[in-house]
Amino acid sequence: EGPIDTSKTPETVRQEPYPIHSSFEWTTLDLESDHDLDQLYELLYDHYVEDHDATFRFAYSRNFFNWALKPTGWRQDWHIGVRVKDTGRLIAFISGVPCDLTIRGRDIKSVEINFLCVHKQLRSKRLAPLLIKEVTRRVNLQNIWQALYSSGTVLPRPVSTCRYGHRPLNWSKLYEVGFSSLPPNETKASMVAKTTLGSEPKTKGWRKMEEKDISTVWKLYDAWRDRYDISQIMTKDDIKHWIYGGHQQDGKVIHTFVVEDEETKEVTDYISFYVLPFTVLQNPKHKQIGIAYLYYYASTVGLGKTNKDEENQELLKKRLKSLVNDAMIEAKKVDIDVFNALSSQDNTLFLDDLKFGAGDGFLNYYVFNYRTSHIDGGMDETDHDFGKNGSGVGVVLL
Ligand SMILES: Cc1c(C(=O)c2nccn2C)oc2cccc(OCCCNCc3cccnc3)c12
Repeated sequence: EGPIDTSKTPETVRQEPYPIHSSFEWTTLDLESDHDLDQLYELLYDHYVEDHDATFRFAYSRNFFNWALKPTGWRQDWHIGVRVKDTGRLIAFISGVPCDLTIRGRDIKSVEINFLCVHKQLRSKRLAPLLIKEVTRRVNLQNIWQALYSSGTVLPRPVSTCRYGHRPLNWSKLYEVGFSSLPPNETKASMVAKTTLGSEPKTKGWRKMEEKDISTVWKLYDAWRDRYDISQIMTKDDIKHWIYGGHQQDGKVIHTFVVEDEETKEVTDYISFYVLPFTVLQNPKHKQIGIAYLYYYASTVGLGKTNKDEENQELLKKRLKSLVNDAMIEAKKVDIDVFNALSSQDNTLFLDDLKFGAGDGFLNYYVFNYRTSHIDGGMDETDHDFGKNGSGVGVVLL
């Protein structure tokens, strides 16, 4: 296990951008400017990833880009665009953000590559491979030689593969947009009844995360990640950015809750989700579906015991069911229609019991220029259904 190509240094890296078709030009987006943020928003809103039968398209918000693309240590020259020379129109984008990893005990300086997007009318002009080469070059110039990325499509050698899970919170709307279907021997009323949750969280001591919780949540996060074969190293500043997310309320992207022990006033657990809607393409009644994605969580119940002994797993399973159930109740309050989670982390401990349906999608994880043996993605080897005892994947990609 380890880096594959260790021969290069920043001095041996090409110093100028790769050549590009004469009608296009490289550009660096300034995401501190509303104009550039708007152009990025428009490009991805119309041209980013859709589901396989083009019913839905990701609808990343401006707030989402400010969260996803400006973490601690972000670099403007890693927000790479391609413009049409004559018009200045943005027609392609790719991003890199710092993301140091631990893979089976080895710490690796790395970046996370995301938001690769090419305008629909300019596909198959080899722009995507060129964008990947250019962001690799600019990352290598900073003496970083590994990169983490995910894809729904299969490319050479994923380090892990996880299964999509979906928990309907607004079943009738999901039915109307064609995402949920009516199982045999069920009625709409019975499906709504089956998927309705309580109106208020039940976990004792449950409350929203506040700025004062950052260092406790950081300790929980840092101890918890030892459970996994791959995880992201986070400083307290990273926790403040990725998990606390600031006090903004309208159009809030990251929602995090903590559990405060009533006697000791200690924070013993936290759980978070991020909001990323889908545009519904061609539906007379609904324009968007609200989607929340399970993000990071940790509990002192399972903390530090990386051995996953039977009795501890049972305790943790019970705890996680309570935390995720309450997180979904909070998600429903902010108009989420479906709560998504992968078979990663310790999610398979609760996906079935909390009525997550296994989706027809898989998410493949890749680490560029790093050889590692396969990491358990929480799926059952034979039928690819949700496994039974957690996974080795501790990193959540947006
Ligand atoms: C995408 C996605 C979907 C859906 O497509 C979906 N949900 C409701 C309706 N649909 C069609 O369902 C998931 C469940 C868990 C994690 C997920 O994604 C994990 C994070 C995705 N990262 C970005 C990305 C984009 C495209 C391909 N791969 C990754 C997803």
